Amino acid sequence: MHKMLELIKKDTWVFPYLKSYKKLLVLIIFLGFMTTFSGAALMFTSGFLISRSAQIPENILMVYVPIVLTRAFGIGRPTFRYAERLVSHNWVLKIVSVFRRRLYELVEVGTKSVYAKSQTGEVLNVLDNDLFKIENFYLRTLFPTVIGLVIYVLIAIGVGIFNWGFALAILLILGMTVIVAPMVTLAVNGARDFKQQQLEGQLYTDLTDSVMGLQDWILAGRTQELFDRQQNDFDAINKIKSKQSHFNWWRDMFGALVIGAAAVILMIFATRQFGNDSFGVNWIAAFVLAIFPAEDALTTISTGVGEWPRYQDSIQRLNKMDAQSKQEWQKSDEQSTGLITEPEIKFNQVNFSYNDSKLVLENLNLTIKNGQKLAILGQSGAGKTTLLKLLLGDEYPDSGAITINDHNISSLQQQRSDIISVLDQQPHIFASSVANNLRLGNLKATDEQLWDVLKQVSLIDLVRSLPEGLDTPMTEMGSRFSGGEQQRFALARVLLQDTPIVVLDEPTVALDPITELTVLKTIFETLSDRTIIWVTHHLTGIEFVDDVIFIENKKISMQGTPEQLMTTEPRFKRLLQMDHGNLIDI
Ligand SMILES: Nc1ncnc2c1ncn2[C@@H]1O[C@H](COP(=O)(O)OP(=O)(O)OP(=O)(O)O)[C@@H](O)[C@H]1O
Repeated sequence: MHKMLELIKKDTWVFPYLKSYKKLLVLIIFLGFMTTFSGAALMFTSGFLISRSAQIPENILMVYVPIVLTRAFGIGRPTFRYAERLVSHNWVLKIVSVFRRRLYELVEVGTKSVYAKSQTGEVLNVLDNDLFKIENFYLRTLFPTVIGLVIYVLIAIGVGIFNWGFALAILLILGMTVIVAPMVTLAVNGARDFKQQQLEGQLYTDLTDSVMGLQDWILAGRTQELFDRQQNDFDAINKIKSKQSHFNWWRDMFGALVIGAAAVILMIFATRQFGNDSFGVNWIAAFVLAIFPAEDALTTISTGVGEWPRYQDSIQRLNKMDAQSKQEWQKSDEQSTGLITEPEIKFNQVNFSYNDSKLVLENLNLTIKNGQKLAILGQSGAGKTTLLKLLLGDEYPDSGAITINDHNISSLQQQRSDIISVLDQQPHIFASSVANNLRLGNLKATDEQLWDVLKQVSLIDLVRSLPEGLDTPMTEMGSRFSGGEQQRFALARVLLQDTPIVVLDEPTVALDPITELTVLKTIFETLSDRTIIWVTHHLTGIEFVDDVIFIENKKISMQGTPEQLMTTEPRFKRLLQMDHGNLIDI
């Protein structure tokens, strides 16, 4: 109990959202109550009607009114139930859409810390399974419990209007199913349920790991061991499930007996209260029958509360991941000194290897000044892309530091998209309008700004000629546009993003030589005031940069302006001559 209260107090994922869409919440409780009320009223009027019909009616109105009411409540019950389901799902879907966005941002911003501290399967579990469970927490535990409690109190008040002694008796007997049974369920089944959730979570994580490392299992000839492991987990889960369903059967049986006992109490109460005259006896059946529809609302409290442990695990995991991501945010907040507009990038004694295998970069020192245009050359596998990954903070050095204006890259992850944009080999075009594709660079960009960047990248005439201009749909991968045009769209997006550093990862590799040169020209002209770091295999367009570095044998083997290298490095001169107008890899 203490743990539960502690979790509720610290939770930032589930309970704070109960303050959102309050009117809808009240409506859910009201509709839930009306569903049970209509069911009880249906039985009440039917009970009265059956009894009354057994007597000789003085006039038709004596049975006509109960008939109309029976029909009204009969229609009311499914209608209210349907409306309650509709409204509660609507509320939950609204909240879950907020969750999904929040979770996306959490994983996106805290990528490094979240992935470093959690396994892939654990992250997938949160993204998929946990959100689904929280949906269920609202729908299966929270709402039914509140509605059940409201009904419990109203039944006692209803009887209390006539006789407080019986109201107390009803309160006590129904309390067995409303309060005692949920507590016992929590105590007996709670630990089992929690264990089951943990096992399922672990299974999810293990399965993901196994699938990702399937090749290794097969190569090591240990597939049977892999199957056995999963099978053991399944067996353990099934064992717990079977014990739980056994317990639930007994608990539901107990719930039914409690309702039976409540019916007996109500019968005694109604007989005492109304059994003295020939008309009054009609109320006996009415009161007794009315309790049965309440059974559903009252017994679901046990089911709902008993499921709490399975949600507890998910809520804990979400909050834990939130905390990890927040640490990352705080780290970046503490160390950041506002927006970086004039960046100076430094690689200081950087050593890097993938998974502790051989070094890809060794003692790398490099300074890139604000506004500098730097080309990075090197043979395939030399480590050019690795250098970019380190700069972006997608990989961390084994030792040494990478800083922008003395701030470590790892502390700038939250602001990364404000500082660095990337133009890579395959421009990402989505199946949406031209405007939406461009606005991925800046969601707030006005149409005027869009036309402005389109002009800069020489696409203005093309977009004007499209049937719906900016609203023209683009197909996935932009198939209606040429490779050069797609890169220009991507460049327009980068211009809208307006970052001081732009990383070019062979953006023109797929283009023909003439288009390549014109696209490169546009890139360097439009981004003339930015720091550009360009990874390339070709020397086409090398004249646009201020400096060139060659990466070879884990180090920078040549460095200088293109003109300097032409005179001091015969190899560079030879490569340039070979590449002159041709596509020859270095
Ligand atoms: N995720 C990874 N895990 C393990 N090793 C990797 C990983 N990515 C790259 N490598 C290795 O690191 C070295 C440098 O790779 P990198 O991609 O940086 O080279 P590159 O110069 O960009 O090559 P290319 O020009 O072919 O793209 C290579 O030996 C490569 O096999």
